[in-house]
Amino acid sequence: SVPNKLLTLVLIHQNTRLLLGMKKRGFGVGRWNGFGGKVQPGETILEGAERELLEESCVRAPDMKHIGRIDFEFVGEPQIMEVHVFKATEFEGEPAETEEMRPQWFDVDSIPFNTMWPDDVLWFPLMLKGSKFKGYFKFEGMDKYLEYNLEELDQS
Ligand SMILES: CCc1c(NC)nc(N)nc1N1CCCCC1
Repeated sequence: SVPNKLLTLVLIHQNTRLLLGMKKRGFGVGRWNGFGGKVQPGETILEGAERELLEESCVRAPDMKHIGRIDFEFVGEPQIMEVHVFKATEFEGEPAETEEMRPQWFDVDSIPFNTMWPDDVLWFPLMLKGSKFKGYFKFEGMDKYLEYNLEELDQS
């Protein structure tokens, strides 16, 4: 009976490199992740993704495409976190550190999964190969999921 919490996550994937940010404070602090956050009232999910990317990394990515949705349940919390994942290949500006994030490029073969959210190792391969996907994870605390499902969606 509680509406989902809308969130965004933007990955910039250029050839063999992926832009991630080290979260410096708040939810997910100390983990590498894409750029994103809450969708604000009055903005679309895409506008929220664009805004968060700019705020957190100082770059714009006009070609970002919606590639997936992952719903996260946390045991004991009624509100599902509905994360809309976007991917871009081109960007404008120079990635720069902000109060929220310290950006860094990673080779796609050396993604630091051991300092990321534990779900990432499961769906990043789908993101990297250009699939569209839908997922669900039930987390107990910040470090463990009890169950999940992930499905690749038909592009046709
Ligand atoms: C929902 C938490 C989460 C998560 N697993 C639990 N995994 C990744 N990669 N990102 C997450 N978000 C991305 C949106 C902003 C909040 C953190």
